Amino acid sequence: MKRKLNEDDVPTAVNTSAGDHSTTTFSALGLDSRLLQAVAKENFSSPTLVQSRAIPLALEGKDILTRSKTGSGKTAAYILPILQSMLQRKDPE
Ligand SMILES: Nc1ncnc2c1ncn2[C@@H]1O[C@H](COP(=O)(O)OP(=O)(O)OP(=O)(O)O)[C@@H](O)[C@H]1O
Repeated sequence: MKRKLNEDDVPTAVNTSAGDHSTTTFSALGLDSRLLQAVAKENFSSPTLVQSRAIPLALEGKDILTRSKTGSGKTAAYILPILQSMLQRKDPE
């Protein structure tokens, strides 16, 4: 289960279960095209579960506390939204 703090600093849960194997694509997560290119260059064909759940929330600016197995892709789950934020500050639309 993932938890985040709302505006009142109260954690709210985003439910996921071990049996949840819903798939999506990196482009559906709302990532910048430059990050999509980088992901493709790494041969990441699709996001892992933690990435598909965490990245959209992080791109909305939410704070996330998540837990998933080692090697499940948590690093990219938090780095990609950070990089997107940096790109948007550097190159605002
Ligand atoms: N969507 C993806 N598709 C394929 N490989 C991926 C994907 N996301 C991450 N990887 C690769 O999976 C490996 C493990 O990812 P990572 O180290 O981010 O996991 P982690 O959950 O942060 O692990 P730890 O808990 O040990 O910190 C890395 O080699 C990474 O490049």
